[in-house]
Amino acid sequence: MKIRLDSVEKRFRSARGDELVALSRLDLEIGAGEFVCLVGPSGCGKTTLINLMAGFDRPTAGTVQIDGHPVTGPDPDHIMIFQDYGLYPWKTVLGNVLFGLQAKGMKESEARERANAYLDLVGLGRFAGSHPHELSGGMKQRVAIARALAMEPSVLFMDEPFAALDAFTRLRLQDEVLRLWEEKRPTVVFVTHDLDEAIYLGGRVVLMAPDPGRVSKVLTVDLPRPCDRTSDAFATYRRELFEEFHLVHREAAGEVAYSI
Ligand SMILES: Nc1ncnc2c1ncn2[C@@H]1O[C@H](COP(=O)(O)OP(=O)(O)OP(=O)(O)O)[C@@H](O)[C@H]1O
Repeated sequence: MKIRLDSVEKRFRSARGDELVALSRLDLEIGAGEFVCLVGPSGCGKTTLINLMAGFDRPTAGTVQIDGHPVTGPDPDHIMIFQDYGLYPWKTVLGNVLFGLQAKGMKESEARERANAYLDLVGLGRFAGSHPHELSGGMKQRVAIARALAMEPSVLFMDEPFAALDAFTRLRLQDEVLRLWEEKRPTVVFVTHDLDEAIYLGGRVVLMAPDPGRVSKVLTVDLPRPCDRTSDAFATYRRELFEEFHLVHREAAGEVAYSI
């Protein structure tokens, strides 16, 4: 078992001193090489949960383990990709991808070879000498993906990585991420607001509910991937997830239903 959360609780204290339960007694197991998507209404604790798994924060109670070891801080083998790309603007595209490899102490020639190979993999080999400001949002996110994958991490955390992108780029990058996942098989935890994206990418979709943040439902998506978004099977999963999502919303809004 790759990632395991047992009775995880996370409390925050607001500026006014009130205590907020962001996550309550949450149990979850994610297998090695799985692709799991986290969805749920705003404020249900998705980012809090992924931050705990990535070691950016510690639970108030309960345990978070990866490969049987408690997570006590960030690990170079467990990499996070953020929505805002996090590229160094003063470095070239190649320089951005090289940075982590050099920091790891990899031999220069080997690092360059690997960085170029990953840039080719995301279709940006020709832009190795460009700077981030010369690229579109989708291209920047592909650099961030190449940079993360070049480290060949065993776990990849992605927090709404495509949220800022247009629909067309988003669909393309979904296919790219799936292809790269099939090739390298890292364990992927992917936060999204987009239920279709979650079904398309995730072998399992974890639906969370707020107040307090918890797992409301885990849906196993048994489709060959990449799957056909227009198929009846996809529509069936979609209906099931949307129905659950409405239930969670209704609960969160005090029994008042509204559409998304
Ligand atoms: N550092 C913090 N201090 C105080 N409260 C926090 C902190 N981080 C998160 N929270 C609170 O914890 C709850 C969960 O936040 P979180 O960002 O994990 O939700 P989310 O599901 O990722 O939301 P969104 O979909 O809007 O990004 C929210 O009520 C938020 O206000």
